[in-house]
Amino acid sequence: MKNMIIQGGNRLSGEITIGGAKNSTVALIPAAILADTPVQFDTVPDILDVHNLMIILESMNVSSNFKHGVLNIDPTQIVESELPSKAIKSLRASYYFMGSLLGRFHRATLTFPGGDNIGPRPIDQHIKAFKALGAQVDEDHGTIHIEAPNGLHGARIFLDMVSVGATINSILAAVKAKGTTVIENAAKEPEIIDLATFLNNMGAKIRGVGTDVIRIEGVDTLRSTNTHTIIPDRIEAGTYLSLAAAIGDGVTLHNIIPEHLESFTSKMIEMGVELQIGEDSIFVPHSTELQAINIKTLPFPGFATDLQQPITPLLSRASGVSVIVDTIYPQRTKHVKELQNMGMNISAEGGLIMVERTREMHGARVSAGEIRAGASLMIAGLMAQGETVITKADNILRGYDRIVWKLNRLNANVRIEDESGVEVIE
Ligand SMILES: CC(=O)N[C@H]1[C@@H](OP(=O)(O)OP(=O)(O)OC[C@H]2O[C@@H](n3ccc(=O)[nH]c3=O)[C@H](O)[C@@H]2O)O[C@H](CO)[C@@H](O)[C@@H]1O
Ligand SMILES: C=C(OP(=O)(O)O)C(=O)O
Repeated sequence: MKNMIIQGGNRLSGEITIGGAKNSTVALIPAAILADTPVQFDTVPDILDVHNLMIILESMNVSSNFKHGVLNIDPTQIVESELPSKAIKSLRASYYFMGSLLGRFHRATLTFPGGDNIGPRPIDQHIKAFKALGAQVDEDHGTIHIEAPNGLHGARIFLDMVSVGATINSILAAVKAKGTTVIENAAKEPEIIDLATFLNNMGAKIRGVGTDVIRIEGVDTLRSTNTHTIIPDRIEAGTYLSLAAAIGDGVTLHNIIPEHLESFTSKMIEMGVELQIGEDSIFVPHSTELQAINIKTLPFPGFATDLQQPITPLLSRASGVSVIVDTIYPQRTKHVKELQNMGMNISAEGGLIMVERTREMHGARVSAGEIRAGASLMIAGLMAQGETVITKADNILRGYDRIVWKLNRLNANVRIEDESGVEVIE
């Protein structure tokens, strides 16, 4: 595991461009194996999750190459094979191969996925969907076997809770199933729309994405004829918005879809940050007087759970007590103890996270328990006086595109070192 070393206290300014969305990319790559032609993606973020997904593709004889943000995948020589469990466990989204392998071969065998340790993350709704489409599912010592010996057929799938992963896996399994599938109580995240756009451009018939009822007419073949440009990462954008408001003297973010960020930017505006929101960019001015706010995380279009931690360092600059309730992952509090070690007035109790104004934080050795906990420590480290060492920084590198380069462009002083202290160029 690598360490991120931050010399804090620099004021940040300048411009950066947001990369393609991690949560789209990690669904699009498994979806690519449903195609009967090579596929191409651009604005692909350079993140660990992408490199691990490429390792999984390789194990199935699916060649891929990734250069300057363009990812080419050729699934035409795909073979069924045992998937590498280390790569599968390195990220959450490896579970999308359940849906896509099922769609392609009518069977899939995978170990349980990994990903962020943010409390219980069951996959009962994914399994319910596969069963509704005609598959048998068995679990054996952490390995899941899914098989549809008579093929997949369209079905009505009612999700008990709004789940991004179960909605995407249902789409992946149903897109080539015989007949009509209706997914009810579907998630509405923009990344799901991005996936459906990619599949529909290859001939899929998916309607209603972005609403809570999705209808899919199964098709026999999917063929790509153009490059798919991945939507901008709203969580990466929110992270930079928070750090720019917390420690910036004027930062412009490019490649933004402001509509995807409304729940977040409206909270920043409520705090008193005078954001200038353009068509596809946002300027964050230097902010002085900030007010405490209350946040409740919800499925899209509500406030994203993935942004409750990155906004925390900004809340520590506001007068009053801000209160966060994470209804999606109530145990997502790995950052709290670490931020306390840096001197932040933050506590977690009874499902509430409370943040009070903190006049000064100091550098410390802290640990990134998961990606967004890591993002909050990174922002706090940029604000703090002295040196912060974030261990387990691989969790940050899982999902932040060229993070060191982007931060240093804004006048930060950040580097990544391996465990023996040798600088690693990301
Ligand atoms: C790769 C990816 O896109 N990850 C995102 C995705 O994760 P992920 O797809 O895993 O999250 P879900 O939307 O499925 O989870 C939402 C809630 O439903 C519960 N649940 C989910 C499925 C299931 O079968 N049973 C069940 O009980 C979960 O425990 C959680 O409380 O959405 C989360 C919620 O926006 C984000 O934090 C993650 O960044
Ligand atoms: C929880 C997250 O990711 P994953 O689902 O990939 O673990 C996240 O991106 O904040």
